[in-house]
Amino acid sequence: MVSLGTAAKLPVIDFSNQNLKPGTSEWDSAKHQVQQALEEYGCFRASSDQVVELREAVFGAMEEVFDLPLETKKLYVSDKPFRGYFGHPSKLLESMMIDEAQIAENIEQRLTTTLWPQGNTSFSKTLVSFTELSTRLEKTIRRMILEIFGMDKYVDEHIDSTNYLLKLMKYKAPQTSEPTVGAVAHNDMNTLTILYQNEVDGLQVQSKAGEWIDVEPSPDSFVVMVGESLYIWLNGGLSPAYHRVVVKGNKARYSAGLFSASRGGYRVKAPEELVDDKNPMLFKPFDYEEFLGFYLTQVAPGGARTGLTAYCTA
Ligand SMILES: O=C(O)CCC(=O)C(=O)O
Ligand SMILES: [Fe+2]
Repeated sequence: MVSLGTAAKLPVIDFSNQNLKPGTSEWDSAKHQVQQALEEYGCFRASSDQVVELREAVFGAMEEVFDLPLETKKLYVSDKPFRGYFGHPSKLLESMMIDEAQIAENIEQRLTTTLWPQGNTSFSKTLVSFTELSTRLEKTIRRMILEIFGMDKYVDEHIDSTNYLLKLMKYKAPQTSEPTVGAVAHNDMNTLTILYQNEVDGLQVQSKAGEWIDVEPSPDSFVVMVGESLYIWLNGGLSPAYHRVVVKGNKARYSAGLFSASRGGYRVKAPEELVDDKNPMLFKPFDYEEFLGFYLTQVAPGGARTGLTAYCTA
């Protein structure tokens, strides 16, 4: 049986002010809270008034898309690894991964038009608004993290080389009161992950002491997690958030995640300022798309795959 989490609570940091500007005292205060939360958990909750306004539309759109016939959903394919539709009637989790979602036309032309050839404007609009909001939040938090490490001069390059992947997820209700694994424990391998979910709980993050902390669902906040790409770029400066999803009961769990990752063709390498005799470079530079291609070819069913940190270990 899967163990239940502890009652510890993740820090909540307020990001409702859309005019939050670098250099202001409000910025510095939020940045300090981000630093403390990430050092302790690799993860925190970011509250946002704006996401509450989108809530109904986001989960309405997710129900609408996952309620489509399986044959229709399967039309959404991509030639890039891990993008497209994934789902199988025997599995709890089904997902749709949208590449370069920060470009609104990609949502409309690649996803919506494939699933609804006659069009579905409100669906596209909802996903575009959600992506805009979460992308803005991601950029703010990434800038803060780089500032924390004194790496301000890399902010533009870091952000300009980003691919924002939007992932829609549905965990079918397991119809049992036994906690059932919906997503096995893992680190995300991308840069930062920004998650938003409906009222059905299930996300757990592991504390430094190895205890699973329940991340309670909250209508006005995102969950922000450090991924392995950022950990490698910071030469080990922040640890990724190890997490899993455990569901039970008779309601489906919906979550939407914005995953920032570096674009193909861009080599991720710890900056020279973070490497010296005392802090040797921990990981070899990598191209995230090359890694994903390699990751995909490791088809040992049920077996462990070589993750990003192992791939980058000399
Ligand atoms: O559904 C969630 O809340 C988390 C999903 C997740 O961990 C992932 O897609 O990497
Ligand atoms: Fe994850």
